[in-house]
Amino acid sequence: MVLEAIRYKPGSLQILNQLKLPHQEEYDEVKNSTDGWHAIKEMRTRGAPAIAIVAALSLAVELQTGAVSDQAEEVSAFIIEKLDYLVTSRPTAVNLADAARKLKKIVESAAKHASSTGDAVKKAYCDAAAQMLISDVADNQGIGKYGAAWIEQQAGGGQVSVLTHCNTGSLATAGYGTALGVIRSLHANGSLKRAFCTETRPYNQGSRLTAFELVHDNIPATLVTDSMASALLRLRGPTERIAAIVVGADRVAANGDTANKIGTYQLAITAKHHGVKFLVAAPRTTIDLHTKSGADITIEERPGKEMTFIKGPRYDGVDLDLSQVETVSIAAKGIDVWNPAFDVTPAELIDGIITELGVVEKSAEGVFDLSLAMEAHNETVKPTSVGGL
Ligand SMILES: CSC[C@H]1O[C@H](OP(=O)(O)O)[C@H](O)[C@@H]1O
Repeated sequence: MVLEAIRYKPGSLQILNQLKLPHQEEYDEVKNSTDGWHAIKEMRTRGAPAIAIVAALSLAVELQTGAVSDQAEEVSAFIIEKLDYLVTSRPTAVNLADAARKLKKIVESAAKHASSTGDAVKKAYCDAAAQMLISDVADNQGIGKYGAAWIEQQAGGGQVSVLTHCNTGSLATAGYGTALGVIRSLHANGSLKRAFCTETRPYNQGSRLTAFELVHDNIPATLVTDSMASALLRLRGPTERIAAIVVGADRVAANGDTANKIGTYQLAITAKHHGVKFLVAAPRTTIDLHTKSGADITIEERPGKEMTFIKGPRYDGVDLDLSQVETVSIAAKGIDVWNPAFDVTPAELIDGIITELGVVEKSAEGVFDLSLAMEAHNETVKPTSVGGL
């Protein structure tokens, strides 16, 4: 059965509550943009593409089920106001702001037609929001195809082991995943020896979500601690070398600097030190040409309690008692806490940015030119083969 983080049909939106995974699969109803904002803020739904989609669909459901004016301009103003509110839920991933910008343009255009009605504007919005679910899966399958081909080409044949950080799979997107999509494609091609996933403290996207997806898909995988990941690049013998580290992204700046889950930067440094390829997998909706470099990316800081407490079912030494979920402290009371949710990996440490149209590599001068990939938004550039746009 396919993992569904987001269940949508006109008038109804449900999200898989990711704070309950991997032990409980519970869907929460999202009835409006306020529910959507809170689900994103509390990280019951998360992942750069997924938060944009849930935000957009939460407003679609509000429009489909609530009483909104039948005047085109009033509906347009209502939608714009709600999109501006939804964008405040989490600042780092560009997908949410990018989607809001595009949806606003669609709505303003629909409202401009003299004959337009409130219903026409609502329909234009809801159709565009629903399309995001479909487009994202297609993007991820392209990322998987090109990312796997690039790694296979670099490895010169045979099976490869790769390492990934955080969760970038069906639980972070509309389906298939970005970096985890590359792993799924390697596995489907018969090229994957083993996937290594890091725990990804403090939210544990790796141990709770990526491990859940890899077990669900019967993909050979090993969970490692965040600190162990770097040692893996050294410890394993030449036959078991990690061929590449593949991670997702929350925002890729115009020069290729990439904001991603905290802990990504140290992996990139270690990969460079050990001559292991370091790849960022991101749809073009995560590339932000308006942000010049990583220095301009806002890094979200999360509550300290998300670091100093852990939550889970009681373990009696033999099995889990799912009826007894406990929250326990794992830090000294009174200690100050700093909990940035992301860090920035400079472009110089990144060997390739895998998009749905191909892998963007740096020029001979060591510079990423992402504009070509972005121009393809207008489909002016046909999808490329592996090796660069
Ligand atoms: C394809 S998900 C990209 C990105 O989003 C995650 O952040 P979070 O779990 O805080 O929403 C993580 O940084 C992933 O790499």
